[in-house]
Amino acid sequence: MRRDYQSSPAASGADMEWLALAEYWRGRSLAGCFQEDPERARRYRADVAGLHVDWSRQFIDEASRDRLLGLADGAGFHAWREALFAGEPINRSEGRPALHMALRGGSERDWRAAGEAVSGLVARELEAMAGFVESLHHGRQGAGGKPIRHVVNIGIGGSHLGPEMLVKALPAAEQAPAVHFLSNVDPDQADRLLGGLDPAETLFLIVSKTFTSKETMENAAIARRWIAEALGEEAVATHFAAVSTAPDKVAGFGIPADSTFRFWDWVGGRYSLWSAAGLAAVVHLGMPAFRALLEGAAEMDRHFEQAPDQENLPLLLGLLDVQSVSAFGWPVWAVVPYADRLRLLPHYLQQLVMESNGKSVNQDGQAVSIDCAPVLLGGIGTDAQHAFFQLLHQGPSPVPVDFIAAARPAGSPDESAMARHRILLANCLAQGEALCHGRLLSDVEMELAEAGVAEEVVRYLAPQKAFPGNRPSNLILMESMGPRTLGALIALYEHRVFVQACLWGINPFDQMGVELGKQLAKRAETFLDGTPDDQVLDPAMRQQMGWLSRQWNRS
Ligand SMILES: O=P(O)(O)OC[C@H]1O[C@H](O)[C@H](O)[C@@H](O)[C@@H]1O
Repeated sequence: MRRDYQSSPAASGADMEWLALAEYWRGRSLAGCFQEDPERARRYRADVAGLHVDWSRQFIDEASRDRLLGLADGAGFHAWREALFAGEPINRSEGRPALHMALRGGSERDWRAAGEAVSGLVARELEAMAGFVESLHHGRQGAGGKPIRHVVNIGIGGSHLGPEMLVKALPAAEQAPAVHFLSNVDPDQADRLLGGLDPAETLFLIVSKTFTSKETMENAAIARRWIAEALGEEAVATHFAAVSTAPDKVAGFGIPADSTFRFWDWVGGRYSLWSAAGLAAVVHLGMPAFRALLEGAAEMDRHFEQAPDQENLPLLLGLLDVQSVSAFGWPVWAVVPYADRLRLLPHYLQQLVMESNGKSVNQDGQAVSIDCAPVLLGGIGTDAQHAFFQLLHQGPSPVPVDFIAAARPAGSPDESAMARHRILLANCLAQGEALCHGRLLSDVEMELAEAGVAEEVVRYLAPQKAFPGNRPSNLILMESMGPRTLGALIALYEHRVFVQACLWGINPFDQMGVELGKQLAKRAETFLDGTPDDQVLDPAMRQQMGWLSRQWNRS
């Protein structure tokens, strides 16, 4: 029987099922799976929206796949997915839909967020963004008549990570101004950035869903002062634009309505790069490339919504993610793009994955009874091979890995670039093979003996040189490092995260866990600004603040 999306699977005995799956795989190896089923490499792969994805090196076979799909059914996955695409308020704790698919879904579909038609709103905002970007690419002038050559995105979290990742990943459109990012309240970041810019040529884009984030508001105030001091107060209206769901707050800052871009509360911050929150990236990429990014994501959305369960990529990968955490007890997940341009992808995914699913109570407020919440580790290959891969190969516990690579390098590579790209790909493919098959102790012993190594040395050296293998990974190959495939890749991760949340019964669309630190920081700030009140502070904080005041009093 299919479950309603509003009830949680925690009470359904799902935890026993995960234990049973662990039991099913006990003592079996990935290498053995390939021997048993020579068709495996063909069976567990799919081509969707320019991505070629291979999950044959995961603990899956026909029987276990059906059990995993049964678990999805039992968790109410189908009802959840239907409610997601129907714009129902599935973010229950905040009473909101999570309809980021409408941002890339085109106006031919009647997208509705909690019943309200939104396709027209999205199309209008895209038009406004196009006009703004066009003007910047055609010499839009600052207050003093100089063309704007630098755009600074001031924002943090979802209002920063996605746009910056896209700017690093994709080439700049002709005539695009240089795009910079200011996120941290650390004064070093603003000082270093502004020190290299000319106010007359700089436009600030204040991006904040709430228009209240402390770091963003502090940096916006600094930028405003910097512009006003150099060009006069009246220049603020020309040198600032904003993106927010709170246009009244933007107006209060002095930014005119025609430089204010909107998104809506049914778009979560970490799902917002498809909206005007991605405007800095659109300035860099240009509108045609941004539309291709949206189209790639929309293709993945259609696949996720319509493909049969047995072929549904986000569903199957999401189930395997949950299996790794909940059945096998492997909470860490590594994402390693073999592409310098995707250097920031793991950072972006850390927010997507851990802010969404870093929870331990379900939608009903009950403790989740099985291990959940993946911890995402990442870095680019081959650099990461020389950093944390030691642990992936010989650490005590497997860390499932997503390897990502593009078939060819960006741009129009010459033979020399293709040759180096082949080295990159060879490394990427070899790592998955090494993790899967490992290196037997007996083979190492034989090799050492044949090399004339003394027996007592072989005894202690061989175990250190052996590799356990049997460690799962996915391989995601992109046809090219272009906007369409990147859009599909990001949407694939979004939907995987959604599938994980369905199976764990948690709400992936709120982030209550970031609040307490913010509240306490506000209180700590008042004490750091004045005299610490001994009565109120906890002993560790009192000690730490005491040390800081002694440092400050010294100079
Ligand atoms: O866009 P803003 O409202 O400024 O929010 C920026 C970020 O702040 C918060 O700390 C949330 O944890 C993030 O999900 C959000 O993306």
